[in-house]
Amino acid sequence: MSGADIREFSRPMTGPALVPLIDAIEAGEKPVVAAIEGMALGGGLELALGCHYRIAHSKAQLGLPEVTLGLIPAAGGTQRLPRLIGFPAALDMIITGRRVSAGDALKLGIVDQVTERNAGEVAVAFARSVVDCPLVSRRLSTWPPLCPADLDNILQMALARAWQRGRGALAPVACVQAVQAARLPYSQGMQQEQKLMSMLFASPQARALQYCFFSQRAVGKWSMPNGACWDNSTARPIRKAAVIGLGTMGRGIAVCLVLAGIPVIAMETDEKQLEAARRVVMALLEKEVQKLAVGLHLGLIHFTLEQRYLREVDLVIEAVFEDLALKKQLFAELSSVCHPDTLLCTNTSQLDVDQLATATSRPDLVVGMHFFAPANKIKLLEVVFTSRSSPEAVATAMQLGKWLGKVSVAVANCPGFVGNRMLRPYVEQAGFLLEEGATPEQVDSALEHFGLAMGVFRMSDLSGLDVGWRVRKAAGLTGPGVPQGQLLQTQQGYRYSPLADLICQKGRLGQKTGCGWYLYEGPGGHMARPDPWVHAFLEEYRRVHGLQPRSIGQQEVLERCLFALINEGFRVLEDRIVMDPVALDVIYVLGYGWPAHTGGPMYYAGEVGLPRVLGRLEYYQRVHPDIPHLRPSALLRQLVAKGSPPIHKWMWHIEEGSSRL
Ligand SMILES: CCCCCCCC(=O)CC(=O)SCCNC(=O)CCNC(=O)[C@H](O)C(C)(C)COP(=O)(O)OP(=O)(O)OC[C@H]1O[C@@H](n2cnc3c(N)ncnc32)[C@H](O)[C@@H]1OP(=O)(O)O
Ligand SMILES: NC(=O)C1=CN([C@@H]2O[C@H](COP(=O)(O)OP(=O)(O)OC[C@H]3O[C@@H](n4cnc5c(N)ncnc54)[C@H](O)[C@@H]3O)[C@@H](O)[C@H]2O)C=CC1
Repeated sequence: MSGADIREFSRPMTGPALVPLIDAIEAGEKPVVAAIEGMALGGGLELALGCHYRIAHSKAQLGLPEVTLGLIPAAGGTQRLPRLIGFPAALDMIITGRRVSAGDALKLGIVDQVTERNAGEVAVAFARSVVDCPLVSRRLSTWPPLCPADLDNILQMALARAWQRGRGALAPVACVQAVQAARLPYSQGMQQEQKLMSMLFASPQARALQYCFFSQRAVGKWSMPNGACWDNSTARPIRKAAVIGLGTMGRGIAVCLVLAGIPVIAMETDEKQLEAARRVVMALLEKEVQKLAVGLHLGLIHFTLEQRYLREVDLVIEAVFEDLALKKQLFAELSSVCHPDTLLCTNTSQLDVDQLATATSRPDLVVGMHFFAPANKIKLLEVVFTSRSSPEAVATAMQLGKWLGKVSVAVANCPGFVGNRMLRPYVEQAGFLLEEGATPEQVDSALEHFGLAMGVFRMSDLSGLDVGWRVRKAAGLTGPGVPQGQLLQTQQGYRYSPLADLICQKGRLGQKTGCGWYLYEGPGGHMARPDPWVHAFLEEYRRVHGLQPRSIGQQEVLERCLFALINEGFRVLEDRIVMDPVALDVIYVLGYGWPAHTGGPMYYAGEVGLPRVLGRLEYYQRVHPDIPHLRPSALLRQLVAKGSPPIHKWMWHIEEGSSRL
């Protein structure tokens, strides 16, 4: 039982209320044994906690995921669980919403017995064995709370953790407050639980998080402009895969494949690189084995320099340097080495997948599988299809992503695909704000206050500033031979901020060099500190270019960065790079640390109000006519003209045939 039907939350609810039902079961004179198979989540676990005993199958999973939907467990979960397993363990489960295995549930004391057999049959036998035992001590609501001496401290720390993890989300904080009420007699605690739930139930955050839940499932029902879609395309089985290039990304991808039980051929260019990769990959795998407490066949991965092993694989994922010529050459080689049916996938973050496809003998079997760093942790996968990708190839990549535990989103090929394409105007605005008077920490703090996991400059330092520098050089925006613009700097006719290039020229590439937009403890450090050198550098830059610095407020930072990103999102929709705006929200929430409690950038635009987004873009465009990314997209204008329809109707307003494919 996985809890409430979430779709009901936006409709008037019918049927008996859960709390009196659970109370009645608990108060009954007949012993009730919960037999748990599969899932006991949310209301499902709360019902089980109202039973007198709990027997779980070894494969069962238990949890209270309400917080991920913007809610708290409100059928007694916040009152019974701390009484059963103590405050610290209950707080952990309720604030994170994480699921625990039956084995862990036994250790925690949530279940009385774990079985490999049919849980129902075992529960019946168990019930017979306890039929004469008194039930008084089995009713959790009557248990006195297990208050340790340092409970105040535990609650304080939990509250701090909830604020920090939540990044503005209300539900984690409400979870702590509800659990805190478990120190009170049960009936008073329940009143507090109900009060907090009523506050959250109709909140915009809960609606946004529930939208995220359904969006992450909706993207599985992918379609392509040619009519191919998830229910008319068949995925191929992947019995063996290869990863070529075992750098930052390739290592993480190899780990994902092995954890999913897929044998992997892992390839590098030379023995030294191969050895370095082997050490890291094996260490990561061993850590996972310990964490998951599962048996994993570490022999599933074969490290090699020899291409002949590629003959046996069903799918290759290429993750070599971001260099089109190198990748094209490799794809041409793969065409002759691999079996003619082998799928050839690239992890490129922005190169033209169509061009790579043309370098092969099987363009229909070429797709992008764009993982996000760290690939073994981030749950997002962009599956990039070209005009020639076969439905079977797309279906296989989508299915493989799901098998690896990712949420896969099918997107058409275009520069930067979806995520990185929308990121460009956002990063660009941040650079302009520095020119106009802001500091990196002011910009980042506004964005982090909004709820982004990391501000733009901290994020750039983490990924490495040379990544974007290389892209800008390849695009002819900077580098030797490119004429430097006048005031304000311009390139290719538009405003261009060279600040990031200048920082790179100083050898400041971010965390890896110990400094970038911030200062770190040393190369590879993580603690970002404001850097007086950067402040002086910015002041000097403004002085040289005659820029009068002005004070820039939080609102302007948010509007310019976020609305520019959203505006590009509308352009992505116009170009039909995806078939549904929910895809953009899923990509941003799962791949870019966008706060889930705002639904994602496009949902957020709807909540702010499309006329407001349009109005502010028009305003900033008047002030900065040389920044094309601030020019409102045609789709945004059209939607506002049509009265700002809800997000699920946006695509109706795009003309048929506007697809870029
Ligand atoms: C003052 C008012 C007081 C109200 C008190 C109410 C108190 C409560 O009772 C509170 C609650 O329980 S809130 C609900 C808590 N439960 C959850 O969050 C579980 C959500 N579901 C899952 O984790 C996975 O779907 C699950 C693990 C279950 C299955 O995963 P799979 O990967 O096998 O399958 P999915 O692709 O995720 O799902 C299959 C289809 O089922 C839909 N769905 C799943 N859970 C749902 C749920 N709880 N409600 C509605 N629809 C749900 C899912 O959308 C998908 O649908 P389709 O895409 O159409 O196939
Ligand atoms: N680093 C990131 O955050 C992300 C990178 N990507 C993409 O993933 C790809 C790889 O990026 P990183 O892992 O960051 O690069 P990296 O520089 O860390 O690793 C590349 C690896 O490929 C190896 N290599 C080069 N040529 C090879 C060949 N012919 N055969 C076998 N191995 C070869 C190199 O020895 C190196 O170990 C790039 O296309 C990049 O754009 C995609 C998403 C995120």
